[in-house]
This record gives sequence, C-alpha cells and structure tokens, in this order.
Amino acid sequence: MSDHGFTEEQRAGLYRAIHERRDVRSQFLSDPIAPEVLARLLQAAHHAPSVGFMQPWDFIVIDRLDVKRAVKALYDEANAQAADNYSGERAEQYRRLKLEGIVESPINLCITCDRQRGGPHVLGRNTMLDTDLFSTCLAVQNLWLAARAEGIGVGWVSIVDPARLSETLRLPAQVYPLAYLCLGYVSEFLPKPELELAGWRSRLPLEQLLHANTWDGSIDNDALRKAISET
Ligand SMILES: Cc1cc2c(cc1C)N(C[C@H](O)[C@H](O)[C@H](O)COP(=O)(O)O)c1[nH]c(=O)[nH]c(=O)c1N2
Repeated sequence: MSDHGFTEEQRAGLYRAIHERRDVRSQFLSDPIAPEVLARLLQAAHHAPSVGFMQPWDFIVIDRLDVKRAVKALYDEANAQAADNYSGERAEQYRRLKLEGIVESPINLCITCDRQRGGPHVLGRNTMLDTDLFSTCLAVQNLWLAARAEGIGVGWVSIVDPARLSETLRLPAQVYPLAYLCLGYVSEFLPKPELELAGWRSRLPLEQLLHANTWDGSIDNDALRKAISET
C-alpha cells in the first residue's frame, strides 16, 4: 500500500464535502461572501483538470440586480415552457418546485467555456470535441465542493435559453455559458437532494449501475458488491 493518501481526518473532510454538497435554491441568506472566500472558490475551480490543459473557462461574477433580474426573466420563460412537458399531477408537482435562487442569492456566477482557447488543435480534443465542455463541468464541480466546505450553497440554473443568456451577458460568439450558478450562505443544507425530498426522483442504487461483463475475474465482484452495500 503506498503512503500517498490523506490522513483519516482529511479524507473524512473530502468525503463529507462530496456527500453533503447540495444544489441550493430555497435556503439562501443575503450575507455577503468576502472577497478572500470567493477567491478560494475561484482558485478551486481554476485547478480543475482540463483537456490538453486548455483551461477553457472564464468566470463572470454578477451581483448587479438588473442583470440578475434579466436572467430571472429568461428562467421564468424557459421554466413555463418546461412545465408544458408534463401533464396532470406531475405538471402540478413540477410547478411547485423551486428551481432557482437567482435574485435572492448574493452572487451569481457564470462559468463559461471558450471553445477556441488554445487554438485549433488542443491535445486530447481531436476526436471528442466536447471535452472542453466536460473540462468546464469539472471546474464547476471543484467550486461546488469547495463552496460546501466553506458553508456556501451553490445552485445550478440551466433552465434558460443559452443564446439569450449569452446575449444578456454579452459573451463573444465562441464562448458558451456553460453554468449559471447562484452562490450564498444558507440557512441549512438539506440532508438529501431537494428533488428527492419533494418526491420527484430518488437516488438509484449504485449496485444497479455497476456492470461486470468486461472483468476478467481479478476484481472480486461479490466482495465489491458487499463493500458497496456496507458503505
Ligand atoms: C448540469 C446541471 C444542471 C442543473 C442541475 C444540476 C446539473 C449537474 N440542477 C441541480 C440538480 O437538480 C441536482 O444536482 C440534483 O437534483 C441532485 O441534488 P444535489 O445536487 O445532490 O443536491 C438544477 N437544479 C435546479 O433547481 N435547476 C436547474 O436548472 C438545475 N440544472
């Protein structure tokens, strides 16, 4: 066994951030986020892996109420359309869900992906062109976990038309508004995803997602399944 692991306490902290991270919409407080705290979150995002070390992200920090309101209007329009995808009780349930905290969160942050950064040939991106988008998602996740450790909630709002969001934020044509995030301290972190607590959808059992048809037997399938059920 190599000795490169973290101490038990450090590991526990990392897993705690992973398991207790939540998508926050309803619990934002108006307390400001200090610049040094926001700086730590942005550094965490900026240290994400990226294809060919492309670092395709930019960070648009938004606290202007007029911009927040403009994005909220985009959300309202897209969300009304989304509700039409459901019918009956499910539609009623959808309309009751709160799926954004744009105006009440003190900071909005758009993490964008510049699809041309690094020139036409980025190492590792020759066959999978969307790896720049994947990389930017990893920056989002780094920030989301770091925020949880800082006691700050993050909510991802994707129910907006991306072209109109780009227009609102005046993004250049090659820049995609990958994640529109709401950030702020919270009254509580819910113990489970809000969608699960609302009865919308539950977590799938990990065992059901594990496929062993490409194993040659060096991994003990039964032992792994048993370990998963005990974790
Ligand atoms: C790419 C992407 C896009 C969105 C989300 C997530 C991701 C990864 N989620 C949050 C999502 O609903 C949430 O992650 C799951 O319900 C699981 O809950 P926890 O994140 O574990 O609390 C999300 N939530 C929401 O209320 N409005 C939204 O528009 C979106 N959009």
